[in-house]
Amino acid sequence: MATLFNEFELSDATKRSLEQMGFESATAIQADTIPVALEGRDLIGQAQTGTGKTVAFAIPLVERIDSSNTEIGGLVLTPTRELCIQVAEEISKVGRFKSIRVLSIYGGQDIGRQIRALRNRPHIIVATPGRLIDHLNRGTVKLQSVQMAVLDEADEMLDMGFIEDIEGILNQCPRERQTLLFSATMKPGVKTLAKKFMHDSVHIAVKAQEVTVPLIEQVYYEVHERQKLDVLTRLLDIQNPELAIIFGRTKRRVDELMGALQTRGYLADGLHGDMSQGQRDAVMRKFRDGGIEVLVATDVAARGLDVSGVTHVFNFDMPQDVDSYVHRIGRTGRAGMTGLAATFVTPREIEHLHQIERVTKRRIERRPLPTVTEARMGMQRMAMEQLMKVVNEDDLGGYRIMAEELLEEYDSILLVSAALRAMSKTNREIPITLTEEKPLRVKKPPRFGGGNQRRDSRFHGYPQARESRHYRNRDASGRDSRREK
Ligand SMILES: Nc1ncnc2c1ncn2[C@@H]1O[C@H](COP(=O)(O)OP(=O)(O)OP(=O)(O)O)[C@@H](O)[C@H]1O
Ligand SMILES: [Mg+2]
Repeated sequence: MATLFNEFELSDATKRSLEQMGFESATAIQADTIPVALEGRDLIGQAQTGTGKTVAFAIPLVERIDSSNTEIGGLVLTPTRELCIQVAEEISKVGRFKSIRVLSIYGGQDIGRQIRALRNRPHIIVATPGRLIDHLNRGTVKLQSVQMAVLDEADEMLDMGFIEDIEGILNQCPRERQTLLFSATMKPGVKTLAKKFMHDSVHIAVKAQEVTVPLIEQVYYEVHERQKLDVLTRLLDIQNPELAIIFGRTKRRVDELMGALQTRGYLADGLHGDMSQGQRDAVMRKFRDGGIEVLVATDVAARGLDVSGVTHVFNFDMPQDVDSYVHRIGRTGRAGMTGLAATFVTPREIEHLHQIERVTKRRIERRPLPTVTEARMGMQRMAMEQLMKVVNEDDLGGYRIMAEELLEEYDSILLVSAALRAMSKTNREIPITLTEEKPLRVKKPPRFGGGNQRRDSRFHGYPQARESRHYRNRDASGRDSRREK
């Protein structure tokens, strides 16, 4: 039985916000965690991608923060800038009728502007760790009044690349604060680590048959590296996604693939950690508004992003590990919608695919490679749909005379065929060669306990913190590093 939000002990203001957001009944993770969090308990909340974990922590935050306090009462940490912005917006919506001020603080944005915004005394800040540490070092953010701290994508945040930053940040919050951790994936090591930051916490995991969302159809294509681009564009033409995200392994790959797709006539753009924040913001805005249909991205877009209308996820390159697979494909099939996730697997990577199947306990079906003929037919169908839309919606009065003239001279079938041909894209078969990516290595680097990725604490002063982050952002392999992406 679904739990209605009205059944929770929430303020009228929050109930009103939820109503305005169009939410009536709570999702399972919301129903299970909100009452516990409202009691003030620490908790780890785990549920599949796209099941409303943000609102599960936004409600307790908004309800429990003392909004008469002029200091920061709520802190949320996220691994990426785009997620930081998105989460801040969602919390703002939930806190709207309580007049809760929420501020996002992330790298790449003018720090002076953030400092000015901080003077408005936000009740809650949502931050990426790197930029928050800059503010802590400058004394422009103080965490001594934080009542509640949330780690979104907790397993990622407590993974090696972030752990010291997180520890440093949480140590500046009062010990008696409430701490909430959320993610779709949670390794046992993370839970042990998390105990350090939490008091008597409860682990609430929504029982599910699978780690991945059943509404996502999962398929794979066995391809050679050099076939990938043609297979992708054929699939795009056949499946005609409303919005698609295509994951590439490196920044170079993303740039090249984006260029190739644009050359072949797709509305595509890219997202990765070497782009300026202005570019990143513009791309995300266009993607959310439907100004682009295909977003090509590194794993920077793998976690948390919620863009409605994403019908397809393509793993152009295999994800680095199983968790990355789960999060990447979880960009579709959200909030009860269906989606398709297609993974390209080179012959040498097939074992990785089986590993994903074993861990997720879900079979990924092999699909035959699409042919040129199927792609052409797909494109023709698209052209026909476009034509039918014009037939049904547009006022064609001004075209009639010319149409009649043409029909006197030519056969009608010939004319319609020519119209379809003119509307079909001709640039799909432009030959393009992408730089080859090496297949995924079988050996995985250890994710915990290794010494060589540790580094000096960044609580020494601003210039050093800044320099070291710059270095870490540029992973030699061209992958977006685990640092604030
Ligand atoms: N109770 C609800 N009823 C209907 N829609 C909801 C409800 N709660 C959240 N949603 C919507 O569901 C979508 C997914 O939510 P959200 O981004 O919080 O998922 P998530 O569990 O955090 O996923 P991920 O693991 O990918 O971060 C959002 O668009 C959100 O607005
Ligand atoms: Mg989320």
